[in-house]
Amino acid sequence: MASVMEAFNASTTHYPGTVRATIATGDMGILSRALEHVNLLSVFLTLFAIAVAYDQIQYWRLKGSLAGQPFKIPFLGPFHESVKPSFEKYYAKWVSGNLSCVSVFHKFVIIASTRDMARKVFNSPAFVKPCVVDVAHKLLRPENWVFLDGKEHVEYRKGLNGLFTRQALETYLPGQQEVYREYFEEFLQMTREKDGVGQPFVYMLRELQCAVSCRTFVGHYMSREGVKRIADDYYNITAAMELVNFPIIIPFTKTWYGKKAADKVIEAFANCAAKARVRMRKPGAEPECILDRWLAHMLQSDRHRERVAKGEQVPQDETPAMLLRNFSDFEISMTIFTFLFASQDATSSACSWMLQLLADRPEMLQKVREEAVSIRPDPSHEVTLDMLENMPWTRACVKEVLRYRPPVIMVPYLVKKDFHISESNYTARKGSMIIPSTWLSLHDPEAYPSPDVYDPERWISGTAEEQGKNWLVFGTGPHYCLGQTYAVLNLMCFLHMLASELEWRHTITARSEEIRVFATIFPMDDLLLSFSRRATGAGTA
Ligand code: HEM
Repeated sequence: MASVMEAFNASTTHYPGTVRATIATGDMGILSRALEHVNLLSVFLTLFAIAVAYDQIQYWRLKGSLAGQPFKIPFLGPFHESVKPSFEKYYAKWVSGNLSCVSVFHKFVIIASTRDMARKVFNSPAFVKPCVVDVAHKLLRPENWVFLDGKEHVEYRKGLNGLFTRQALETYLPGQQEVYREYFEEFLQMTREKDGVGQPFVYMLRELQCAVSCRTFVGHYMSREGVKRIADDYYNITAAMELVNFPIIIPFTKTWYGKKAADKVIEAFANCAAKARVRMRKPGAEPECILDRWLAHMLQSDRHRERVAKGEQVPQDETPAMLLRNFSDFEISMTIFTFLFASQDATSSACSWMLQLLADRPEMLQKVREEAVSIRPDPSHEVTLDMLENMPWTRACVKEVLRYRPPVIMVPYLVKKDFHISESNYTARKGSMIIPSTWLSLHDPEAYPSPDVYDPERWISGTAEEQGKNWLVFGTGPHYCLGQTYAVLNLMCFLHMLASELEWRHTITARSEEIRVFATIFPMDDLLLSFSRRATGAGTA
């Protein structure tokens, strides 16, 4: 009491103002005495404790009944797991419940693991849209078409369908074969340099697939050195994607290098688009790559519009199937970049497992060779689409690789409005990330008996072809993979040519069957391979 009076007196002495002011300063006195016992550290600790409690309560609120850790590591969540992702940890999550959850930084993540839950997410465009990971917006640019939604997305995608028709895919094949033949020489050279000892090949296969993609997408508008630079840079782009949900780009980190690499790739593709625009305007220019084909569509659309503007009655059979607007070099480049982005890791993963699985199963590889000889007895002849379409065993081997080791194990989506998932009576809140996983669906013993056995025969005499609902390798719904037919044909073409022209040996290690997650999945030991030219002459299996 005395101290209150002292404070009161002191304040009246110094500030003889109104009674109200006096009382206020009296309060200040109490406060300042109270504050004498408070130091900055305790303020900080109190605020920190409040923030931790808020973070935790928020986690519980969003988690509801979902499987997941009962407590969240404050703020970060299991961020360390995205720095060094482990397949076993992902697998444990998938089997922990139809829906499970995790919270990383500010992001609440729901994992939809079973076939039906995954399909539910893929097929609910009214509630979810693809979001890749936070950093993807920065690398691909937020205005990129892959982030479009609803009608806008459907319209944009329609304009791209023409780049993946049967007729279009046929014209890309010669370029792909050219690249494969060049790289087969490199495989042999690499083996010679190491005296025939198996070398880690996943990096070489990544480079190969980058070169094949670049040839398919931008043809000869990019030099071999340019392709090599992109292949090298691309590693940084994939590495940047690992830091799932890291909110900012810090200089000299993986995301920073990734962003720089992405900018360079976009610039390089824009230069190619400018060159293609000039070439495709020349009379009689035939499309050889995706860029050419897209620009040809645009030019056709332009010509059609001009005719209509002049008042001409254009006959139906001269009207383009779809009228495209004119896209700028930069817009074209961003879209081509999404093709590379979507294909590079997935195709490299599939082709790594394919070489491992078939090298370890010579009787299956032998059947690929027998089929190759029966369809294309002279390996110096060009591979045509017709030929590929008549190789059921080669196709079965490829499809089984994709099932047994699906390259894309998770497809992140963003919840754009509260999404009640009635099957589990759970409501995913707007702003959460929801990730359908493909693994369990593709290893479902009801759809694919003995799912952990690599068995291409299931695609020939078994029922694998009938399991459309489980076949989530390429997703489903409005965002299903645009390049799926191309991807399967490309892998078939590679396997067919490699089996026809080269022998390869796999050095099996204790870690060959283990899975390393690097955006997609790869053999943990990086796939030790050696190559030699086939001793048998042309036309022999
Ligand atoms: C083995 C190789 C491949 C696999 C396993 C794969 C898988 C996938 C998956 C799972 C999705 C997400 C689908 C969804 O959300 O429903 C996707 C989307 C996409 N893929 Fe592929 N993909 C492969 C190769 C390719 C290739 C070669 C291209 C292009 C040439 C490509 C272009 C795309 C595009 C553009 C999308 C986004 C489509 C959209 O949002 O509308 N993919 N892919």
